[in-house]
Amino acid sequence: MVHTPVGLRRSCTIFADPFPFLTVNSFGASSTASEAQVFSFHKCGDIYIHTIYIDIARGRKLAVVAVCAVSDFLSPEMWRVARSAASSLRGSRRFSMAIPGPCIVHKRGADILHDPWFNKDTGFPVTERDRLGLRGLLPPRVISFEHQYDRFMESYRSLEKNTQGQSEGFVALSKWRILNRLHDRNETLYYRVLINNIKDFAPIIYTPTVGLVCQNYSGLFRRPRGMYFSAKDKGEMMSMIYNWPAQQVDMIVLTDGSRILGLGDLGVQGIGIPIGKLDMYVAAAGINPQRILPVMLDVGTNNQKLLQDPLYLGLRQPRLEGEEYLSIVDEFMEAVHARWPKAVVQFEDFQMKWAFETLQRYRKKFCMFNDDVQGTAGVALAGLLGTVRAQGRPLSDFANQKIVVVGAGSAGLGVLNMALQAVSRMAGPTADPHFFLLDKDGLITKERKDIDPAAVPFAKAQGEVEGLGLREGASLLEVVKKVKPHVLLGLSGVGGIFNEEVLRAMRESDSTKPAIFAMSNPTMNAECTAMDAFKHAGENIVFASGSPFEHVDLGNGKVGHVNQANNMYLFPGIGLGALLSGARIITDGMLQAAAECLASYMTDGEILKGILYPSINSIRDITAEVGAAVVRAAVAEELAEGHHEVGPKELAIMSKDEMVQYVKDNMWYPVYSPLVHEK
Ligand SMILES: NC(=O)C1=CN([C@@H]2O[C@H](COP(=O)(O)OP(=O)(O)OC[C@H]3O[C@@H](n4cnc5c(N)ncnc54)[C@H](O)[C@@H]3O)[C@@H](O)[C@H]2O)C=CC1
Ligand SMILES: CC(=O)C(=O)O
Ligand SMILES: [Mg+2]
Repeated sequence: MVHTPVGLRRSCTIFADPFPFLTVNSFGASSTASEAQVFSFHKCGDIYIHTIYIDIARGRKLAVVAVCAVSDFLSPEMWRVARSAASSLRGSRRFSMAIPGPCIVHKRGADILHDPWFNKDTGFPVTERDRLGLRGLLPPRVISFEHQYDRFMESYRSLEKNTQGQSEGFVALSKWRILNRLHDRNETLYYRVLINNIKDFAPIIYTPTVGLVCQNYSGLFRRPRGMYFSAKDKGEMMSMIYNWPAQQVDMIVLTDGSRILGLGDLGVQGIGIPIGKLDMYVAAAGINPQRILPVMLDVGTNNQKLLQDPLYLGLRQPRLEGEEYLSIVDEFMEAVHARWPKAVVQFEDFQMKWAFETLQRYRKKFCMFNDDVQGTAGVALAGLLGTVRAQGRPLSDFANQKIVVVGAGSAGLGVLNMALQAVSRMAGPTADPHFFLLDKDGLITKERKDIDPAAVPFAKAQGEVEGLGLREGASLLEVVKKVKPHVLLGLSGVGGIFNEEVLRAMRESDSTKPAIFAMSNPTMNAECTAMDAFKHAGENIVFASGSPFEHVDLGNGKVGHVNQANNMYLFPGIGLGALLSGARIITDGMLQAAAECLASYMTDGEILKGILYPSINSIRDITAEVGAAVVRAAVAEELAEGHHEVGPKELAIMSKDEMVQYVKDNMWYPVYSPLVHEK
């Protein structure tokens, strides 16, 4: 019989009779071993293979193949035997693939201790210390993973205690530092800590603290992370890409640092954003951290302060423009796809002109998307549809919603484009949605001189706004007073622009439950705080912000729910789904499927309480659902080419539930794998 202290997951150590220690790699949903029964038992050389049936929660029986060895050492050859035996047991390639192999390392001794991908600190078992030449390089006692975890969390809690009373920025950077040190030392422990405490740690490795980190990056810099391609590397990128030590890369997040959150041009310091986004990929989508690559394209900066800063680590030149700029991005994209043709590239925080231009230039050629334009749009659309449901109205009523969008940049226009597609689907292509768009010069109408071509479809005709008493360039306050919108959505990057007057004007909204989305990041750039929104616009609002705020105590026993409308709810699933589908491009259909999946995730009960998005604690679950929706859309569009052993035909016959399970099975989870040295 099998006994285990933890749910059976991909790879865990269990205690079993008659063997004292067995390493088990399993396929299947988490379950407790008390529910597991050994179904059959085979011996292949030194490997014992159990087929176990587990009763999972849904009452369905699921086969689990467990590969067990008496010692913790499995040579690559033994793993190959195990894989093929497991595969023959089930007669299914998918099952054999679900068994991860050991980690092959090409280094020994101190080099392993200094490599965060493989380092286990004091957690190396004695046999592994012997095999890898670590004996004597570590204190003798072996500390378990769980113990190491507890120790880290204890130091983190002490830091929280010891920094009480210090400034917010100081505390945030101290927390980032302690996490970053762990990241630099031991990635397995780092990601376990991150996954288990995602609600507390996302605000540190992601928005808002990541913004502060980028602003101070040159001073905080200790060790490089990711790759840096600069304008000086022109002609060299095809060979440089081979400097990256991993054989395979699945997910790349790329920035040129030109529009970092709402903080503007931060040049090379913007590398913090790809790092933070990829941390979310590992935590939410289970992308293997050995297969991620944060990239900075340093084409210079127009930030004078940085150019004059002696500590600045980027190129000290103005940004390249025009064809010179594009030739750098072209060269990078060609180089990446020459080495890793199936890697997904996420463009992040590019200034608007390049966000749109590069999206059009590459989206039919490479598997890429722009998160600010497309990821944000899906998250906002899900929130906007949730708002309609929160009003107790049918979804088709979305076509009648009056939506004021403040910010006509890559994010604002991305949202409006997706919202327009949704209205066209609901009310036909001739529908005329009630969208009002403002930028720094106020309401955008067709009278606007030098109007950006991307904004043209949303510019109101003079005749349309005259009836409301508005004109070209009308102020935000005027627009809110006259339009009485159902939704006020900010993607302007301007902190506090939804001031008291504007919020008070929202009390006159034509909606029974007006929505305020202050989506700009980081926190200081949010259009308003949650507290101000509920205070000035009333308790009846639905509120969402891009960076996290605490829920608001309304003082009468009621709580104003704060949603986090951030593209983190979609980009991990879009990337993971694109990867597992094996599609060569990411289509509007795949993105729409992602948005619809998020929109339908919440129950009516939750929506009526103003809860539009799931808790960040369930981000791994929602990401699996979104990923599955994206794969299914790719299959429906006949774009799926499959991933590893799972081909397009196998993807095509998976049911909805099987697809979600397939996605979950492909999510990496941090456990110490046995390390095997190969020269
Ligand atoms: N919550 C989320 O998931 C996301 C949030 N964002 C945030 O949205 C903000 C904008 O991002 P992008 O659109 O990419 O930037 P962008 O620079 O392309 O666009 C900013 C837009 O805001 C307008 N604007 C500036 N000052 C204004 C004012 N006083 N009144 C009205 N409009 C004004 C500009 O004219 C421009 O149209 C950033 O703070 C970013 O962090 C962006 C992507 C995702
Ligand atoms: C969340 C995000 O992508 C941004 O603020 O740019
Ligand atoms: Mg962004």
